[in-house]
Amino acid sequence: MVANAVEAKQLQKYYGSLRAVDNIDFVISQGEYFGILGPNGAGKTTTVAMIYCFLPVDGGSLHVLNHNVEVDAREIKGKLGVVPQENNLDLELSVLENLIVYASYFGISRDKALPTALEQLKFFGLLAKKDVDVESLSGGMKRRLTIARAMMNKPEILILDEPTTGLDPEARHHIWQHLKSLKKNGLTLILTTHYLEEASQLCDRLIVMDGGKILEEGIPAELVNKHIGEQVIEAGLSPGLHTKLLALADEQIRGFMSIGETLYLHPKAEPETLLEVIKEFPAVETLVQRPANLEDVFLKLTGRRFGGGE
Ligand SMILES: Nc1ncnc2c1ncn2[C@@H]1O[C@H](COP(=O)(O)OP(=O)(O)OP(=O)(O)O)[C@@H](O)[C@H]1O
Repeated sequence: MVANAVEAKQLQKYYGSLRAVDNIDFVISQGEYFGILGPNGAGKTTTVAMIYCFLPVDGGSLHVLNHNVEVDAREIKGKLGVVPQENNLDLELSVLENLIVYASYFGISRDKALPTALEQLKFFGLLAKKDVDVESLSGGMKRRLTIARAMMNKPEILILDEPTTGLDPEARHHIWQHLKSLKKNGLTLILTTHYLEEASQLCDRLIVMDGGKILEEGIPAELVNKHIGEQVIEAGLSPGLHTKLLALADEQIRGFMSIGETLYLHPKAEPETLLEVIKEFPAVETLVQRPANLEDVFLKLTGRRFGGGE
C-alpha cells in the first residue's frame, strides 16, 4: 500500500476571529498531483503554509510524510520543495548562483549542488541563462527558476502556491508541461490555484475550498460529471424574464436545472430537443452550448461565479 504524503484531520487556522481554515479533513497519497482550488481568500495559502511548516496549526492534526508538523518540522522541511506565491529569488545573484546558494541552506556543498543545478536548469530550459542576472529574466523564466530552485534538495513533495498567477497563457502552458514531466519521477505535487483549467490539466484529485471549508473533493472530470453532466447550455436572457422561462421550462423540459443565467443539461437529456424548446421562448437572446467545466461545479456549489480563470 502506498503511504500517505499528507493527512489533515479537523485542521484549523484562525487569524483573530477569522476562521481561515475551518475544520478540514483531507488525505494526499504519495505520487499524487493534488489541487487546492478556490477563489481569493478561500484559505488555500494558509492550508499549504501549514503543510510546509511555515504557519503553526491552531487545531486538529497535520501529518506530512508520516511526521507530525508540530513535532518534526525540521525533518519535514528537508523533504519538501516550496514555490511560494511571490518570486523571492535573489536579484543580485546569477541564475546559477541562486540555485547553489539555496542548496547550501540544506547543507548541500557547492560541489554537490553544481551538477544538480545544471541538471535542473537544463530541465527547465534555462541552461543558456545560467550566468545572467535574475533581474533580466522574463516572468515565466523567473517562475521556472523558482521551481528549479525548489527541486535542489530533491524533495519528495513539491508545493506550489498559485504557480502561474500573473503569467501569460503561453508561459503558463510552458510551466504545466514541465510540471507534468516531473510526475514520472514519483514526485507528490500539491498545488493551489484559482485557475480552473490549471486544476483540470494538472491535478489527479482536488479539493474545492471556499470560506475556509472544503466544498467538494474528487477527480476533476468526475466532479464535473457528478454535478453538471457533459454539456452546458448558457442562455442569455432578457432582464426580468428569467423566472418566467424557468416556469415554462420546468413544465416542458425534464432533466435540466438552472442557476443564474446558465442552464445546465442533465447528462441524459438530449441537447437538440432542449435547444429547440428553449429557442421558441422569446426571453432567450443567445444560446451557447459548450462542455461543462469546474466553473459550473463551483457555481452550482456556491451560487457564485468563481472569479478566477482567464
Ligand atoms: N496574516 C493574516 N492575517 C489576517 N488574515 C489573514 C492573514 N493571511 C490571510 N488572511 C485571511 O485569511 C483568509 C484566507 O486567506 P488565504 O491567503 O489562505 O486564502 P487564499 O485562498 O490563498 O487566497 P489568495 O488566492 O488571495 O491567496 C482570507 O480571508 C485572508 O484575508
